[in-house]
Amino acid sequence: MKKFKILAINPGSTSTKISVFENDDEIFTETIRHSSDDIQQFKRIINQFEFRKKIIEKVLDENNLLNEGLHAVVGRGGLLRPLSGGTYLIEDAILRDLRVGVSGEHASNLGGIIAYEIGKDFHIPSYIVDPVVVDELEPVARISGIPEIERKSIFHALNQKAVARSYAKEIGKPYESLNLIVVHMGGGITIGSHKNGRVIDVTNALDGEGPLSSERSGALPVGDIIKMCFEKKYNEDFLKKRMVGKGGAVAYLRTNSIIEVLNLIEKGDKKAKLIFDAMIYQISKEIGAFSTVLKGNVDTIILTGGMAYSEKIIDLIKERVDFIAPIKVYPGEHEMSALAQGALRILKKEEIPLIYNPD
Ligand SMILES: Nc1ncnc2c1ncn2[C@@H]1O[C@H](COP(=O)(O)OP(=O)(O)O)[C@@H](O)[C@H]1O
Ligand SMILES: CCCC(=O)OP(=O)(O)O
Repeated sequence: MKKFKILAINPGSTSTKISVFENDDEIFTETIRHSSDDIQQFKRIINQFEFRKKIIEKVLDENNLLNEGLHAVVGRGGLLRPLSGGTYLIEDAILRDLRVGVSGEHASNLGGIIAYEIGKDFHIPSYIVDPVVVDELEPVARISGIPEIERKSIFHALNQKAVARSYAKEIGKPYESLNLIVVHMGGGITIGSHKNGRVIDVTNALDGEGPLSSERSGALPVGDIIKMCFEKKYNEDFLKKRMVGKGGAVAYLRTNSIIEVLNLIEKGDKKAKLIFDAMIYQISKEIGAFSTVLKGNVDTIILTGGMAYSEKIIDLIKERVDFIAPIKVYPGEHEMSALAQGALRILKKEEIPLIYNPD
């Protein structure tokens, strides 16, 4: 059987993950964590292009990973216009929309752009898989409360779908037969209701919904935000950063590392404990809300993302929500293999790549 070598690139808000796969086998993986200071020196996401690309190239170079020839590069896709899940060939329309941030700014915008540039250097195709704007919301979930604003689907689509499918495979049932709540706890935290294989409602990771996280505010009281908008001491940039990048633990405790927050708590820091407790409380409260989306028929609650490595975090969430459904934990993410699998299906000609055509 022909062996395909695939480079997968995953820029997140607090990390850059790099993996190389040979067909289904992961032959290399590395996670580089970025401090809030490293990230906040850049005004726009696109300005991080050189910074992240150089890191990736250095890691590949140091590990002699470019010598034997890659067949494809695949990146975590970013804030395009809402679309269906699948593997997309990176072409001009994707690059244009990622560069301008047509649906907003997030590190995953760089996934497609860097994958394309590396692909171009090596004359191989580049793809994105299940970008953060995969949209399967039911009409009722789109209603915000005022006609000027429609709720949007912006979440950890790649990992939420990947862990849900892995779980379904593990228990020998089709994903399409299950009702799941998936909680991804990374730099951002998103909670989604998966009903028979579709994410019918989900907290928006970037527009002030859901729980506070290591670097995001989560949901805020709108009236107070309106007041802040009209106070001279704040500007648009400051307020946007308070919501994404400099909110949550960064705002209260000056760190985007939940590991560091847990260390502070160990040392007796009362403020760190309060903010951490509030994060657990808000995550659990949101799981409760999302159980009503499934009318209480929840087969399993899946906890995943970097924070799911912590037994303490898992135990505290369990204590509040295990009356709803059994809990399954997938620490970290399945994003790297999901990216590689998406590209592999194309290389093996099992699928043809989707073309992004928003116009
Ligand atoms: N062992 C751990 N215990 C608690 N938190 C962790 C652990 N490992 C990573 N984290 C936290 O998980 C978050 C990053 O998760 P990750 O899914 O890698 O994020 P992203 O891809 O959004 O950058 C950070 O806040 C990090 O501190
Ligand atoms: C943009 C939605 C996904 C998200 O927030 O990802 P990170 O947690 O990796 O920043």
